[in-house]
Amino acid sequence: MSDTAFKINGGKPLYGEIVAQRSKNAVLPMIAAALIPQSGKTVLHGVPEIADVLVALDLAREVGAVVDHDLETHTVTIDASTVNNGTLPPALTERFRGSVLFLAPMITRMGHVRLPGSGGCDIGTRKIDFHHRGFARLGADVVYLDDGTTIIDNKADRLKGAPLYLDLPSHTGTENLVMGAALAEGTTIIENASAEPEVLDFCHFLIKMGANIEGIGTRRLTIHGVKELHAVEYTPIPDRLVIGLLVMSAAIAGGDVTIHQAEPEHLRLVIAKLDQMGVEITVEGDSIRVQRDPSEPLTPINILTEFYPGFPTDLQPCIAALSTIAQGKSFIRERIFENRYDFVDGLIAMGADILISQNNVCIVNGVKGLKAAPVRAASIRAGAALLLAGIGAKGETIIENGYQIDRGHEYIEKQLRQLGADVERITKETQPLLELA
Ligand SMILES: CC(=O)N[C@H]1[C@@H](OP(=O)(O)OP(=O)(O)OC[C@H]2O[C@@H](n3ccc(=O)[nH]c3=O)[C@H](O)[C@@H]2O)O[C@H](CO)[C@@H](O)[C@@H]1O
Ligand SMILES: C=C(OP(=O)(O)O)C(=O)O
Repeated sequence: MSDTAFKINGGKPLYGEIVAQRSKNAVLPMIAAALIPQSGKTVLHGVPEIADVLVALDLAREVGAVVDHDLETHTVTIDASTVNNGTLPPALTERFRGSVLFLAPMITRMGHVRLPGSGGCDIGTRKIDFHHRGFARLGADVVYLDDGTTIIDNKADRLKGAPLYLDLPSHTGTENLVMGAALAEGTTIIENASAEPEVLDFCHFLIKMGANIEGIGTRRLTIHGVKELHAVEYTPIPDRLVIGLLVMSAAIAGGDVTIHQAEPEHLRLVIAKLDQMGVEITVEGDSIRVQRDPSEPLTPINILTEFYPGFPTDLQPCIAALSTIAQGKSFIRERIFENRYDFVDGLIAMGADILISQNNVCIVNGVKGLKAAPVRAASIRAGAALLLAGIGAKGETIIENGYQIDRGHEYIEKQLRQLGADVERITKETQPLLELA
């Protein structure tokens, strides 16, 4: 058996210009929603070649859609006229969190759906009770089995609009319920909806498909149900999380890097925090330029993760990694997920001085520099944080379980090499499971 790993020879400043990939978390709900139209072809441009997208496209094929993926042009075409199966296979759903987004399209197309456990980063309990409650309020029968399977049935022709409230502004919860409400009979109001940029982009995509949604970008969405949604052509927003990683790569290694087509507005707070740390960032139109003299010390930082427009939880591991070389004590407080310090052991192996306090604050005492070490990516952003550390550390770092990095980053080694980093994808041989037993 083999596993993807990344080999980094760090400690080299980065220079150059780059256009980053488009957003995983915006394109996943679009792939799901493309299963709704009964005729026509949905065309998505700028689709990143990442593992979660490839699995989502396989799941779309599995329910009967005809999917064409042109890797050269990054274009995906989905013809959903042939969708015929509402039972989602665990071999695919358990590989990514975005599988929950197939609930709404399958209810509207098939009248029922069976979703075994969904996968994704193991960073907390990650229940989907908001989704369940929402669909029940919209008139469907929802059954949740002990093994994690969700079964939803809608006996009526359409779901029925209703007032909904989310205990937390769930990202995929909002997307799922907006999709359900878009085709429901009557009006739905979602209170405490997510305002993450990817959710806004997805709402704009649905509007292009014919949905009637008011309040986009606020915490209160009003959706007037329509009879049908049609296939459209769309390009999702740039991936602010990959852009955040590239920005911080230039910050940790030093150098002068410009990222184009970056929608800097989506990273406003991240840029402000990096500015506080002493990283020079210039925004010009849609471009972000990062400059840093690596001999100048970084200032320590306080981070509290919050729903948008707060500091994104998905960039918390990266800024924690950057803070390991700041001069002094940084405090990182993760407030969205209970188990999102899954990169800390790796950073400690690389020489970082980090303590997780009893009240779950990550306290980082800055060190002079990180050292290379063999580490393992436990999740997408844990992998990103370790990549960042490897880029900043002198010597050869190997990151195992590179699949996690590939779930969200499109050939990240090529992107970083374009900026002069020494990063390579390697294949690590692992023992066959039988021998391990
Ligand atoms: C595919 C995708 O878009 N993934 C993103 C999405 O995940 P995801 O949509 O899964 O995250 P949510 O926004 O739903 O989760 C936010 C919080 O709400 C809780 N919760 C959520 C739903 C629910 O039914 N019950 C419940 O208790 C979660 O445990 C978590 O504590 O938003 C997260 C938060 O911005 C990001 O880290 C993920 O990258
Ligand atoms: C948590 C993430 O992804 P997922 O929700 O797909 O697990 C992420 O992208 O950082």
